Amino acid sequence: MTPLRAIGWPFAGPPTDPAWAQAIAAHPSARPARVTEQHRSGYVVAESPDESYSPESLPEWQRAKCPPESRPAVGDWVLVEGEGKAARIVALLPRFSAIKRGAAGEHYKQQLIAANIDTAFVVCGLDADFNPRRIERYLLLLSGSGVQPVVVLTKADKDGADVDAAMESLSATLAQGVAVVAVNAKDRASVDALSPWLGEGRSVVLVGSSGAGKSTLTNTLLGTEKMKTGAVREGDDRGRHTTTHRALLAMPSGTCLIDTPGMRELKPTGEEDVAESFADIEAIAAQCRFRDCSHQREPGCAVRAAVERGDLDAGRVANFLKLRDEVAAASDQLATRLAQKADARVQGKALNKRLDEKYGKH
Ligand SMILES: Nc1nc2c(ncn2[C@@H]2O[C@H](COP(=O)(O)OP(=O)(O)OP(=O)(O)O)[C@@H](O)[C@H]2O)c(=O)[nH]1
Ligand SMILES: [Zn+2]
Repeated sequence: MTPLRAIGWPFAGPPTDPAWAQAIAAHPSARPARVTEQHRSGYVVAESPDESYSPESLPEWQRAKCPPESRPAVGDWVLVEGEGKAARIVALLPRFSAIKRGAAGEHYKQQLIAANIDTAFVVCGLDADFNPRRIERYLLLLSGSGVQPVVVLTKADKDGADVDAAMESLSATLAQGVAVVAVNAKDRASVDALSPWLGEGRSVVLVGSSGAGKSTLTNTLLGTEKMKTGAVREGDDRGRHTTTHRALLAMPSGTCLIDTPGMRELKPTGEEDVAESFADIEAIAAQCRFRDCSHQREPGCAVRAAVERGDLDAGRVANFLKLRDEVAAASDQLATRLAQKADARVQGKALNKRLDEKYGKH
């Protein structure tokens, strides 16, 4: 396996994707590298699992006006020219998947957390950490990203871990075709159950709350102690936050594991398709008396009736309503932000026109 392949290069031979082949042909003296870190001042890239460096980046990526999706993120492939201090990124290769999240603040923004990921292991412990609602939230955030989600339930070996009950509470998720695998993250043989998603040249991320077992699983998958695991605080089973950097880790299976702390905060971007993520509920909602039924108090609500019959899980429905509102709010913010931007552009143009009229074209 080539060093590039070990960090997730998606092709066994020459690039079969025409857009990639074209970009590479346009820069004959450049070589591919993968972004491992993104900083305010620039990027760190790698061409092998063991070495990384900071090439000069394209000046347009530093501009505030540059939309976040147009600049590289962790996991992106770029083309680099020159060696040592003269190394510079000359192009960003097209991405085939992108995990985004909404970042609230004074200005609404979207953040690109990771690019070119094949599989996201949504890690959740079968202990006090177990929360189907949080899993649904992760799945919604991953919907439309191009990344395949796989739910990994850790701590299956622990006393009190009830795999059957967990599977039952995730039945709607399973029915959507999402794989759910229960493992002991400390045990090599048990973690082998994840091998269908660990082929050569593939890239995976682990997401999940603190203490879920991400570092433990990472160490077992790598066969080494690359990640420090959090010491569990007395009483609450939650590990400390020990993941401090972003990195590409090459696994013996030939899969590249991308460590991104960015998935801790789970804010929707406003672009998620709630109807698709909760297709089971949407299908029943088609039978509500009112087309715009909010499934709260309306008469003839098929969703509430299904909950009463036991056909729909009340917790899942409540989570659907909550996430639907969150996505709608984020989507409004996104629309406002885009309108403001368009407005600023129009005003800028109008001002230039007035100045041109007053002082003549220069
Ligand atoms: N018995 C058992 N313990 C586990 C398993 N997975 C994780 N643990 C324990 O749970 C604790 C937390 O695991 P970590 O791997 O540190 O969790 P994390 O998700 O990396 O946490 P952060 O680094 O805070 O995000 C550690 O004490 C692990 O040993 C498992 O499958 N079985
Ligand atoms: Zn309804």
